[in-house]
Amino acid sequence: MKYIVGIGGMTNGGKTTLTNNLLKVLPNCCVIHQDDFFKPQDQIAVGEDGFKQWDVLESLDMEAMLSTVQAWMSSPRKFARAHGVSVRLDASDTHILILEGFLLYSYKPLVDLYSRRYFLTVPYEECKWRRSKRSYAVPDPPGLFDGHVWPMYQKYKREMEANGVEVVYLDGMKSREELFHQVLEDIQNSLLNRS
Ligand SMILES: Nc1ncnc2c1ncn2[C@@H]1O[C@H](COP(=O)(O)OP(=O)(O)O)[C@@H](O)[C@H]1O
Ligand SMILES: O=C(O)c1ccc[n+]([C@@H]2O[C@H](COP(=O)([O-])O)[C@@H](O)[C@H]2O)c1
Ligand SMILES: [Mg+2]
Repeated sequence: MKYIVGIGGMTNGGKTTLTNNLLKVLPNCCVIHQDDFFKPQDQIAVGEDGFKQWDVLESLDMEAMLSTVQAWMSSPRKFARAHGVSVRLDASDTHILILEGFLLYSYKPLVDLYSRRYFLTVPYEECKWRRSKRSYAVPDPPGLFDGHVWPMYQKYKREMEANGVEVVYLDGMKSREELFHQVLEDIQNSLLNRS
């Protein structure tokens, strides 16, 4: 069985942290990080607001991300080996792929491929505070959060909801451990229901 899990939601909701924790325990589990598909800086448009438009779908090479997902789908075993993931021979033939990123459910060709879509959120103040502590490959210029990051988050979330995309909301204010156990249990139950 092939099982694709989305760990999506807002920037600094805790997606990468949760994903790394799940990867340690889920058998035959590969990961694809959406952040690895940002286009080079010189291809990022500058908006009328003067900000580089990093937080829009067009700043990501989603075709390349989709091809990578398709490579996993056509042979999870081969994909795992190529990415240094050990395949347990004793495990039932279940292969899991985690897609992790902030715009997972806004790209049409991917949206129906998920078995389960999680969506992490924290309140605005917490998000802004966590973001101010982060250092990205391209540092945020002053005003980027309120001028670009937050409005784009709201826009894509509104669209996702208007399109009726079904997600499981996760409260990113819970502890790392609580989130890990909640999602692990939910994935295990969902896998049992499918087998
Ligand atoms: N459950 C949590 N509670 C408090 N802080 C968290 C939690 N999960 C992650 N963090 C912290 O928040 C920041 C963003 O986490 P990260 O996993 O990189 O988020 P994302 O990938 O969604 O941007 C990091 O400093 C991380 O240590
Ligand atoms: O990774 C990069 O090259 C990169 C370059 C510029 C900006 N980012 C930011 O990365 C954010 C998404 O990653 P994350 O972990 O915060 O969800 C997004 O809000 C972008 O503004 C990321
Ligand atoms: Mg991240």
